[in-house]
Amino acid sequence: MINAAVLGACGRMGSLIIENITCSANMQLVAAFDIGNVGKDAGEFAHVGNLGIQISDVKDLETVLKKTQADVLIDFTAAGATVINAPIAARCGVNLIIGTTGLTPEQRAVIDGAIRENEVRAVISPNYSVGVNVFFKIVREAAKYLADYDVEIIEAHHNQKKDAPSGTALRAADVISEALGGKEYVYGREGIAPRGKEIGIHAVRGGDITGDHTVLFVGNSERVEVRHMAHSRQIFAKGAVRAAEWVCGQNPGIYAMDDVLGL
Ligand SMILES: NC(=O)C1=CN([C@@H]2O[C@H](COP(=O)(O)OP(=O)(O)OC[C@H]3O[C@@H](n4cnc5c(N)ncnc54)[C@H](OP(=O)(O)O)[C@@H]3O)[C@@H](O)[C@H]2O)C=CC1
Ligand SMILES: O=C(O)C1=N[C@H](C(=O)O)C[C@H](O)C1
Repeated sequence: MINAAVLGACGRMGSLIIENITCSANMQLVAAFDIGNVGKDAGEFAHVGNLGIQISDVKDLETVLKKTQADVLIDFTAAGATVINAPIAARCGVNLIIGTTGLTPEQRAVIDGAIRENEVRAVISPNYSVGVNVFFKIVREAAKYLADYDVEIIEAHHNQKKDAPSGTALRAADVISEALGGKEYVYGREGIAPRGKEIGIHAVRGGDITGDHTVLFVGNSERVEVRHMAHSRQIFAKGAVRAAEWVCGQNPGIYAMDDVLGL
């Protein structure tokens, strides 16, 4: 049985991940952390009744991870939190599933360094859905065939999302850039802004949009659009739990979701 801990347990994703852990035959919840709601039962936020696991203060992360013998910590919080907490978990020998987006390259380097130094296992992905990881593959192929077409990426999310553009949009841009041997990115446009060879990236925020991503390859007289639309956050939560079960059986290292899915 895999002992799982969840960071951001009261959030939109953390609570759904806890719900999914309760449905897993191979995994049990041993700890739940957040910055608020300390002492409340984690099941309250996941709407699964009383689990007997109280929300712990994130300040007690090290102590509680050790005490509960957690095998894996699933973290969907915020970049400023993940850059502090992932290294603490790695130093405790706890494997990591990181879903937090908005990490700067410097924050990512700190996290990667701690994972490697402590020889734990981690999956780090801006999107744990099966569909989006297939979308990345299609986008990579399309970019190779449409190398001289203009590329624009449009993402849309709910009005509570803090980071922009989304981690998924940035990963799509990186996938295209890798396929084409390097591209500059332009974020939105205003004023006098003639188009060059860049990838344009645009963020829409409103209401309860779960997460839409569209890549446009635009030529003269035609365009190709590759689109993924999430209907529910369950796709991310199920993917994160699947990644957590998978990673515990791997060699130490940093993996992506396409490794988990064998894509
Ligand atoms: N990789 C993927 O597939 C997906 C990634 N995400 C990403 O996951 C992250 C969380 O998204 P979402 O669940 O919607 O956000 P929420 O704001 O709903 O949840 C985040 C939770 O983390 C808590 N939190 C904030 N700071 C800390 C901290 N320092 N220590 C502990 N807990 C903290 C928040 O508390 P409080 O509310 O008090 O701030 C909240 O309970 C985002 O970066 C988002 O982009 C989202 C969906 C899918
Ligand atoms: O914050 C969200 O909600 C989401 N964030 C991820 C991202 O930034 O790519 C993934 C998903 O689209 C939902």
